[in-house]
Amino acid sequence: MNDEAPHGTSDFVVVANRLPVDLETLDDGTTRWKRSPGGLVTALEPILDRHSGSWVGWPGVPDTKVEPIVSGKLHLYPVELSSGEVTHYYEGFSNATLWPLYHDVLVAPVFDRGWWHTYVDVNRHFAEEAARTAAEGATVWVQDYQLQLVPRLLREMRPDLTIGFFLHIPFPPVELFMQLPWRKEIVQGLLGADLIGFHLPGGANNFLFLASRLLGLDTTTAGVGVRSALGEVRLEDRVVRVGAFPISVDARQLIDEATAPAVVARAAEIRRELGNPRRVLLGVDRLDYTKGIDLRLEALGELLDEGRLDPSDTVMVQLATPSRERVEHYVKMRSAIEEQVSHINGDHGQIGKPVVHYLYQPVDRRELIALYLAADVMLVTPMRDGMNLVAKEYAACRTDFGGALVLSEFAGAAAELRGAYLVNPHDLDGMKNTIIEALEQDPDQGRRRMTRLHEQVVEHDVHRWAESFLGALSPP
Ligand SMILES: O=P(O)(O)OC[C@H]1O[C@H](O[C@H]2O[C@H](CO)[C@@H](O)[C@H](O)[C@H]2O)[C@H](O)[C@@H](O)[C@@H]1O
Ligand SMILES: Nc1ccn([C@@H]2O[C@H](COP(=O)(O)OP(=O)(O)O)[C@@H](O)[C@H]2O)c(=O)n1
Repeated sequence: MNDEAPHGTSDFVVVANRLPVDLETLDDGTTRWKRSPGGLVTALEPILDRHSGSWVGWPGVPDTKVEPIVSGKLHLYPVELSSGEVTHYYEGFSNATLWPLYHDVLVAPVFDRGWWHTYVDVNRHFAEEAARTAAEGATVWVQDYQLQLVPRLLREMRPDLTIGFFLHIPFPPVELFMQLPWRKEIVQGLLGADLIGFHLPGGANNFLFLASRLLGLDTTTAGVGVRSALGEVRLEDRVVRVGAFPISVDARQLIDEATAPAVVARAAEIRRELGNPRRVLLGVDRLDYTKGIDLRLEALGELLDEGRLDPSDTVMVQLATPSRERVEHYVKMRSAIEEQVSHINGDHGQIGKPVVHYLYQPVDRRELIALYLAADVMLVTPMRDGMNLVAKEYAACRTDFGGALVLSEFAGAAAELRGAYLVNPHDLDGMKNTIIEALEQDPDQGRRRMTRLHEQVVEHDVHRWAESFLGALSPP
């Protein structure tokens, strides 16, 4: 990963806030690369493994110049961000303004003019790097809310390019979006693309309505379908298409990993290490206030308090990947969740037998897959989530058709994963009853549900997602 890659020759360029790898500085001052967190990287990595191409992104640490990297067929072009830019563009405007605004205002978005100016500047840096990297007539695929101005900036710099944009998080209804002081600039930024993709038709329709209402543009009014019936925004000199393309996982790869004898053996060993409980519940999330970790712990605590779950034979494992650790609401959420875990273990644990095993650390991928295999019930209970790949990974890995998925209606994945036990995570009693229903499901009915989930994810995998988006971007 150290040969210098040439610039301006890539026919296919992905532009995302993060590179697929993060540079980590160890205690002794040396550095190493580790996998970047989050579902965007999980989804795009297998795509770029298949299509040779370039990836423009931030290496995850401030004030560090990193030379371009060649990794197999993939060329990585690092964008350097100063610590001030990380504070204002990434932690500020991206994750304390846009993230809460686009996730139903679960916490109040902060509208800070300084952050906005840095967001504009950083989007320009990314657009410049993409313009330097792309070959004449190349396809450039811009990713996510951190880079919504890039399509327009890039079109101004390089009108020869075909530009796609995909939003990985929900696109809010017009009533919420209109709070944003820079709402016109964001919509105009996105309209620099030839095709704008959302996970679900709802987001695409929200965007079309907004383009008409806010900018008075001529748009289609018929609803957008899933991978079909694209909407249009008709500009003076061109048409921007708008569609819904639900993202997914590399199901074949997950099946290979989940059926490897070492992983299957590790799943059995995990259950032994947990004390051979009758039931294992699992939660896997970035530690984010959107994910509803607090709500599921509250449900678990009440079920134990009421004697509906027996702490001597029930264990919950909660993996929480550290995320955005300097953003205020993430700091508060971490303390609140850790207090809940202590509370449950204080009330119901025994020496050497906590009820909740909580890990606030990244976990190796094979260990994660073994945990999916070891879990009787997977709890995915976000208050709002663009898609949620954890739910799809669980379904892909369960080639034994065992286990059960409890899934929030407010995760994008709920639109497709109809074999799940769907819950409204705000309805605590409903969620408690559903967790019990999933734990006590009839084995045949459970297998039928999991078969349906597994087949859905195998048929609609991440390659189908990329092919449907890129096929619509550049029709034959
Ligand atoms: O880069 P971070 O700030 O550490 O955050 C990690 C990623 O989180 C978000 O992921 C979203 O994309 C997933 C794949 O489409 C989707 O399943 C999930 O619902 C989303 O939350 C974010 O959108 C990414 O940009 C971040 O890299
Ligand atoms: N300890 C963990 C936890 C999650 N993950 C991965 O992180 C990704 C989370 O994606 P997601 O779509 O559910 O949610 P976001 O974190 O992208 O919002 C999944 O691909 C998980 O497998 C991981 O690699 N290690």
